[in-house]
Order: sequence, then C-alpha cells, then structure tokens
Amino acid sequence: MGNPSSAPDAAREVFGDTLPLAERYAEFLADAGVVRGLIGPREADRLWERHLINCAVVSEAVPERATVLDIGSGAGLPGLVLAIVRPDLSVTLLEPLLRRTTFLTEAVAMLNLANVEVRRARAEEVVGDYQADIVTARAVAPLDRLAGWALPLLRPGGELLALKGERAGQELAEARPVLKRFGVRTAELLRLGQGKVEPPTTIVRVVAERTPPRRAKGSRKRSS
Ligand SMILES: C[S@@+](CC[C@H](N)C(=O)[O-])C[C@H]1O[C@@H](n2cnc3c(N)ncnc32)[C@H](O)[C@@H]1O
Repeated sequence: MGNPSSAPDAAREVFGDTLPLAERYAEFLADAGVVRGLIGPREADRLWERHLINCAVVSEAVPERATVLDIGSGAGLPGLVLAIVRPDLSVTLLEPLLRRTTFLTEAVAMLNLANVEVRRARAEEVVGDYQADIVTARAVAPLDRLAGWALPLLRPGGELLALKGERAGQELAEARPVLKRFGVRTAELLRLGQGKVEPPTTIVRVVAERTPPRRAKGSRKRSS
C-alpha cells in the first residue's frame, strides 16, 4: 500500500490550508476504508489522483456558503472531500447502508468537522426534506435516474453536479427526456481541475428550473 499521507504537489495546491485534514482522511480511507471493504485495496495506492483531488476540484463549481446534498456518499466521495476543502459549505452525506454511514460518522468525528451531517436514507425517501443549493453524486446511478432523484431535492435554480467519466456525453443525451419533463433548460458538460488532475474531472451540470413548474393544462385555479 502506498503512503496516503504523502500528498502530491497538486494536492497541496488544491487543498491549501486544509491539506492536513485531507491527509488524515486519506489515512482513514486507506486503513479502515480498506479493512471494512469500502474501497478496494488497489485504490489505496491511488487515493489522491483518482479520488481526493478528483473530488476536491468539484468545489470550483460550488458557490460560497452553499448547502450541498451528496447522494450515495459511500466512503465520503465527493461530499466529505468538499466539506474538508470548503469549510464554508454545509454538507449532508446521504447514504442508505449502515456500514457506510457508520464509517462516515466516525470520519466526521475524527476530523472534527462542524459542517457535515450524515443521514442514512435513500434519495427517493427524502423528497420534501431538502431544498439544496447543490446536489452532488459520483458513481451512484445513470444520469436519467439520478436526475429524477436529485431535481426534487434542489431549490429552484439549484444545481445537480454529477461526476461522470468517459460516458458523460452519452449519459447526458440519454437523460434529455427526463430533464425535459422537469423543465430543465441548462444541462452541460464541464471539465474541472485542468492542470491539477489528469484526466480532468468531468461533470454533468444540470440547473433546476428557476420558477415552479407551470400548472398542468386543464387544472383549475384555486379561488381566493
Ligand atoms: C458505487 S458506490 C459510490 C460511492 C461514492 N459516491 C464513490 O464515488 O466512491 C454507490 C453508492 O450509492 C449508494 N446508493 C445506491 N442507491 C442509492 C439511493 N437510491 N440513494 C442514495 N444512495 C444510494 C450505495 O449505497 C453506495 O454507497
């Protein structure tokens, strides 16, 4: 196993003052994360490039003091990394599996993070509980299904930032009908972390409708 605390130069640039916290999280992932089967042993050797820096650069697309809901956090990617690199954010880590929420709760306590809440639930179960500024997700579901979960959890004008790999363009094309149903007008690919991580992190950015959906045809106006 590589030494997770020996962060590459790019990590120093991306994490800045928060690097010591990121290093402690990297160690926890490489030890407890591997032992408990949350990440594969091979991943421990490439934590920084493939996981930590790759997730941290998503913060380039997150406005100041935003509320962030991370669907399917697993071992904390990208939600916990965003909470580390951006203490101004309020982050909820949503994860249905007990083994994983236990790991996340321990990580949050160990890192003494005041800006993170861990919630054990599936995205479909929490509709109505959140009006997040930003929903994030990595490796959770194809974009069309993910958009169906994420859009009802966003405030009007909020954004889904879905970390996707090489198939991002194809997934976006396949998700267009679902996005249209939700009245989404902006859905685009962004490449983040250029020059910091190779390949850059590809995300699909979906902006929720700014005004509530119009009343369906034929429905009656309420008399006042
Ligand atoms: C492949 S893992 C990815 C974990 C993490 N995001 C990462 O990139 O390493 C998928 C995660 O999504 C969670 N998940 C699956 N269906 C979900 C749902 N409907 N709502 C919330 N989380 C879900 C799983 O429990 C699992 O932790």
